Amino acid sequence: MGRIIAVANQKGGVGKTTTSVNLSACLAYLGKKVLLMDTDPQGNATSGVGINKGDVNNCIYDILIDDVEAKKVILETKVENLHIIPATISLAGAEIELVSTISREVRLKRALEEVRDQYDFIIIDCPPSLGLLTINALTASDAILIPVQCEYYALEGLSQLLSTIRLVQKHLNHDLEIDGVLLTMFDARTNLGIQVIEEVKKYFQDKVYRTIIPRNVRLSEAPSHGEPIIIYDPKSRGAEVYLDLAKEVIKNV
Ligand SMILES: Nc1ncnc2c1ncn2[C@@H]1O[C@H](COP(=O)(O)OP(=O)(O)OP(=O)(O)O)[C@@H](O)[C@H]1O
Repeated sequence: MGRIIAVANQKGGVGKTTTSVNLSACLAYLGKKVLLMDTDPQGNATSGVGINKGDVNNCIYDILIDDVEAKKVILETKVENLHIIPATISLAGAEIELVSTISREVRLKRALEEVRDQYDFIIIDCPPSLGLLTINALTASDAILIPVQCEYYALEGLSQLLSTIRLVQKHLNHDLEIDGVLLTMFDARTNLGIQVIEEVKKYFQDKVYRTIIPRNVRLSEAPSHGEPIIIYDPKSRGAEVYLDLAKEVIKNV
């Protein structure tokens, strides 16, 4: 049965989508069968693997709100072994519509049950909020990967995220664990980055991945070409580090 990992942090721009896309593609490159699920209405993970959002008929919205079966929404990508459940802007209304829906927190979990056996990993790219979309992702997942950007105020908001995780563990998903905290956009030229690493390690101890994602221009260019880094520039530092992360994630299973 596939391991489901939610990539979540309610803070915007910390590297959730970059990590979801590139970790998924690197796991697939290493021979794992992977389903990437985009639950962010911005749909950047969807376009990041080369899907034109304008061509998408059904998206995650239809699974959550209209009970469409997950297998009818899954698309292939240009990466071998990597499938995606896409998101489009229609998802923006889902948070509000979910409020009055029966079993609103467990809809994603139930939808994934029927496809889970077909994958080794299901990676969920969460939106930058702690609303019902993220709660659905955490309820459906075995583990959470928390990207933390190496910048001033890095730890700000994490206590809110941790208390949401505790609430989900208590009421909706007892087995949810932290797969790891991922330090992103590290810049070796500044002391600040090193201070943030120390602070995060002090707080999360052995839960911090050994792999640290540096700032890398190729990583920021790849989405505009609709390609994960392992295809866009397989020799880049960005591809190297996301492959290292994929190996750590496999080892954690
Ligand atoms: N390691 C990196 N090196 C350089 N640029 C990066 C790196 N990681 C992410 N970026 C860039 O930083 C921006 C924010 O990253 P990303 O979209 O992955 O964050 P996010 O947490 O998913 O954002 P949101 O909260 O809006 O969904 C993007 O423009 C992305 O290309």
